Parts: sequence; structure tokens; C-alpha cells
Amino acid sequence: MPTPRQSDGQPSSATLSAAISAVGLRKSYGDKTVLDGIDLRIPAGSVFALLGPNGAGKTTAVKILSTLIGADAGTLHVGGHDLATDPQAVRAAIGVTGQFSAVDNLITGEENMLLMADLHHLPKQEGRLAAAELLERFDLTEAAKKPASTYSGGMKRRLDLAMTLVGNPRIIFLDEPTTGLDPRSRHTMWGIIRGLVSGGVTVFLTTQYLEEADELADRIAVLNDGRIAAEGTADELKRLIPGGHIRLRFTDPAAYKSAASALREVTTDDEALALQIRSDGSQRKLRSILDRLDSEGIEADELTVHTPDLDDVFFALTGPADIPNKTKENVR
Ligand SMILES: Nc1ncnc2c1ncn2[C@@H]1O[C@H](COP(=O)(O)OP(=O)(O)OP(=O)(O)O)[C@@H](O)[C@H]1O
Repeated sequence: MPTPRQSDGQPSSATLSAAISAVGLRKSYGDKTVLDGIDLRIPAGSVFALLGPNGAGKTTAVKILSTLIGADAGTLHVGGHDLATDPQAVRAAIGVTGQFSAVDNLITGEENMLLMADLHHLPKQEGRLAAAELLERFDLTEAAKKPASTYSGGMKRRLDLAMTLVGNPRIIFLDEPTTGLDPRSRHTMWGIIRGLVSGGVTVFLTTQYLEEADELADRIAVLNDGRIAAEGTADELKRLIPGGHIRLRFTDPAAYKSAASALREVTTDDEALALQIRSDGSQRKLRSILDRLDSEGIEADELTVHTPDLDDVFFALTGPADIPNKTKENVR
């Protein structure tokens, strides 16, 4: 795969100090452009989350950066190595756990680990030690002698990640690591990921869970239509979209109607007997609404203040076609 070099043919110092960097990453399948000139720069020791709707190209980006498939264009460096000229060095520096697990269901958890140790050419004794230590760390010691086919979804993900860590990679790609896990297993996985990062590992994460990106990532990029629609910290992204709103809900239709006419610039929801008023989340705005209701003798049954969250950012950036599950409350 011919990958264009930078103009002077050398990686820049910014590229070298990043754990992962991409400049002008492009990939098409036939006439479908999946990645249309993506730039990324992920500092060592940080967590980067790539968010995007189904089919946005997240897995494609992971596959390219982890050397599984080639890019059509772009200058790509991982762990200081050029993907075009030194893919072997990249492979030695990274670990990847994907949506398609490397776990062999027919053998035990321990055997899976030992197989990985063999693949990394660890001496027998060292391999056994590494396997035992990782199984312990991922709470799999008890299940180690059982076939992986008997493991729950959460246990399989933990085993998959433990296998990835056998080679002690400093950069890890996690492609939707908690998809399909129950909330408890998801939190366990988050704890594990945080532990890795505190040990200095760089994590490139793809996820469809905005909460996951909010919890884990130092920086988040939203991929849409082949491009990075926005990039920043969770707080920076939240500031990109208009402020939140105050929602008032009534059980008495008469009170609902009175409030709708007493307050200015409200969005009404006759079915739910709910009103929505744009708000910057300030005390002043809240007080002005409450004062107005008080002066009219109206009492709402429920009042909620909604500040923008990553969901709002995601839906604002990825367009109306992708919001089938968006609740009325969050749409503005
Ligand atoms: N080998 C392939 N041949 C042709 N098209 C492909 C191939 N792999 C992926 N695609 C297409 O490229 C687009 C991006 O796919 P990709 O799997 O990277 O998306 P994604 O963001 O990871 O989606 P999801 O969240 O559903 O996993 C999709 O439209 C997909 O159908």
C-alpha cells in the first residue's frame, strides 16, 4: 500500500511524540468513501474515544491503525513507527481487542492465555507466570480451567483483553469493548481500562456509548460522513451545542394551559402535558420562570433542569437520520 509521506519525507516531531497520529487518512470501499481525510493526534498515556453512528467507519479506522487493512492514503504513525514502512514494529507495540474476539471457545481460559504467550515467543515459565498474573488481575483464576465457551459475555471480554495484554503493549485499540455487556460488567471493564491508563498505556477506544466516552476519554472525536465532525474533551464538545432546557410537567390540563400562555418561548407537548423552555442552566433563568408561575398561581408537578450532555452533541453533529431513539425531551 503506497502511503504518501510528508513533504520532507520525515515524520514531524509532533507526530513522533504522539502515540498515534494520522494525517489525511483515507479509505474507500469501491465508490463508497468511508474515511475522507481524517487527522488524529493522540498523546501517549491518554484515552481517545472515536464515536460515530453505525457504519461511520470506526472499525475501519481501528483496522487500518492496527495494520489489519491498508489505507488508501494518509501519513500514519503508531508508537513512533510509520505504518507504511514499518508495520511489524507497529504490530509489536500494540494490542487490539475487536468486536470479533480472539478467544477460542473450545479451549480453557488458561489455554487461550498460554497460546498468546506462545505467539509472543515468551519462554514457557515466563508465559505461565504472565498468564496466571493476568487471569488473577481480571478475576478469571477460578474459571481458568473451564472452556471459554462456558464464560459469560463479560468474562469473555475480560479474557480477550487479558490475552491482548500478554505482550505488554503500550498502545491498545479497543473496538467497542463493552457492547452487549450488562451495566455491572461495563463498570468492571471501565475500571480495568482506567487501571491500564494509570499504568501509562495509551487507549484508542471506539464506542457507541456516549456515557462510556464521557467516563473514560481524555479526548473524543465524533466521526460522521467520513470526517471528524468535532473533536475535544467531553466538556468542550458539550459547549459546542446550544444550552439546555427546563422542563415542566403537569397533571392538570388547565394548569398546563395556563403555564403555556404565561411563559414565553415554550415548546409544548400536549400529550405529556409538558413544557420545555430554553435555558442556559443559570439560577436567574430558573428564578424568572418560577416567579412567573408563582405570580399566576400555577404549580407544576415536576420540574427538571436539563444540561446538554454528550448525547445532545452526538445527535446535533450526526444529523436527524440517526436519532430514532432520541426522546422528545432531548430534541430541540
Ligand atoms: N470489507 C468491506 N467491504 C465493503 N464495505 C465495507 C467493508 N468493511 C466495511 N465496509 C463499509 O464501510 C462502512 C464503515 O464500516 P465500519 O465497520 O468501519 O463502521 P463502524 O463505524 O465501525 O460501524 P459499527 O458501529 O456498526 O460497527 C460501512 O458502510 C460498511 O458497510
